Amino acid sequence: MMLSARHVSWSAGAVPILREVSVDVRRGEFLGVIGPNGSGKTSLMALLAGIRSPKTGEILLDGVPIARLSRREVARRLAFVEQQAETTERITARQAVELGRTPYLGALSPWSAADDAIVDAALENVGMRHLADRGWHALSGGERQRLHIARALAQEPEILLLDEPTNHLDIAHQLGLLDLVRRQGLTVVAALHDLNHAAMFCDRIAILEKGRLIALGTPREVLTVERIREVFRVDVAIDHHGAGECSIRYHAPGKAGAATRLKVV
Ligand SMILES: Nc1ncnc2c1ncn2[C@@H]1O[C@H](COP(=O)(O)OP(=O)(O)OP(=O)(O)O)[C@@H](O)[C@H]1O
Repeated sequence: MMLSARHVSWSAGAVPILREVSVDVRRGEFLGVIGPNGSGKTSLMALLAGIRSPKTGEILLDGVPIARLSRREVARRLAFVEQQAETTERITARQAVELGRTPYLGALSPWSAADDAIVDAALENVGMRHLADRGWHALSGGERQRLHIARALAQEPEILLLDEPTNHLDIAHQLGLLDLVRRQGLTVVAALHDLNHAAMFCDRIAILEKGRLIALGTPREVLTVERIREVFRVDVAIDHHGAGECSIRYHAPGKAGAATRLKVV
């Protein structure tokens, strides 16, 4: 086991947000975390990344409590792309990716040609090499998102934590990015909103509801018509294909047979 949450709980003030969540992330798997808005996905990702401490329970990285490791040690093994990751400084696209090399640099290990090659490869990987010299302020939301992923790849982590990585991306780039991430052969934990993306790309899916882990298993095991209706309040039909794959068709709210309409507040 390389990354584990053991009975972690987290509260914002007196309000419990995550309750007794336990999950072992397996080496090399693509684990999706899904759940409705506010169910605790981002909070769990922040705990797994070690940037937030659980109130009770612990996060273990290869059996060692993550709180005992230095930021540098963690950053060499684990890269986190946050949902609202932002870079405000006046830097170029390439310089944003170069930041991924920070955990490896020091007085005795200055920037080298090897670092340049890693940054080039990361830019190439996300299809952004042609915009390497463009200023950050002149990039679209989708281009910035791809650079955040490139920065994380330049970090050469074993584990990639992604909070809604397909935000801002058009459909081709959404699929391309998830495919790219999967092809890296890393251990990936990704908070996802699109249930079909979760079904297509994840080895296993964890479902959060109101801060609790209510299901953990293969897409086929956890994505059932009943559970999607209970948790996400939509009616769906699920088509099963070969090799355990499935895809989800949504019924529009308000049509016959649809679940309760979403309350808009
Ligand atoms: N620092 C905070 N202070 C107060 N409440 C917080 C804080 N962080 C998160 N919350 C609350 O905790 C709940 C879970 O938030 P979280 O961002 O983890 O959910 P999520 O599943 O990622 O949601 P979304 O799908 O909308 O991104 C929400 O109700 C949110 O308002």
